[in-house]
Amino acid sequence: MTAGFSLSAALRFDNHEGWVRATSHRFVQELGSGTLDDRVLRGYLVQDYAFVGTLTSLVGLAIARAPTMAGKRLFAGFAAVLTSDENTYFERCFDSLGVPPADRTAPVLWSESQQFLDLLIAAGEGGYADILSVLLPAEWIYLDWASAEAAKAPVRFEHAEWIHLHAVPAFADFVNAVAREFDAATTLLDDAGRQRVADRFRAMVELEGAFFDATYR
Ligand SMILES: Cc1ncc(CN)c(N)n1
Repeated sequence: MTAGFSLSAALRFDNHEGWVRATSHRFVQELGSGTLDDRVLRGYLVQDYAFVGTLTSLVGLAIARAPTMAGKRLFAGFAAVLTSDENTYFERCFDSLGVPPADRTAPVLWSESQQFLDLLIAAGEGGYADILSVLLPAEWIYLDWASAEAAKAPVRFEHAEWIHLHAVPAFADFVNAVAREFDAATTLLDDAGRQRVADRFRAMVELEGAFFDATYR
């Protein structure tokens, strides 16, 4: 692990290759340019809605496990966004793309989506640091690619709003605060615990790229 950095910065550095693969993926570039094929977007949204459902449950566990009221407030605020603006975005996209009810609530999951859910659920069985070790890279990667695409302002709401939701200053503040929570929580871990959170972080970064790849299958 890289010495002299916070653990969050060191893990991002150590996962540079996977990070760049995910944050500069063809998928996010086509979202930004507004050229993303509807078939690709539809598949992504159906799968990602299952991811976001499980993510929201994990955020509930983060509220439960956060040792301070500030941490609980941080994740309560995020849970509110996920269940309001973000949820509404998915519902409006499903309507505009003609996604039937079964695909919204019980889709056949891709293996990458199932791996995501397994990773989130396993992290939720650990402590606060384990939960943050998957939440942090998931949200940080989205902040990075969305910030890079934000200036492009594609015309359709299906493209523009997904970028906007992850590029607004409030989301950047949230990700920075999660990194601070993660760095504080991981100082309490022994070597095995630090290795475990590093492994979860890496698995998450790798899956983000693999998930974007899968949308083009
Ligand atoms: C796969 C994935 N990773 C992260 C995010 C951002 N919440 C998301 N919606 N989907």
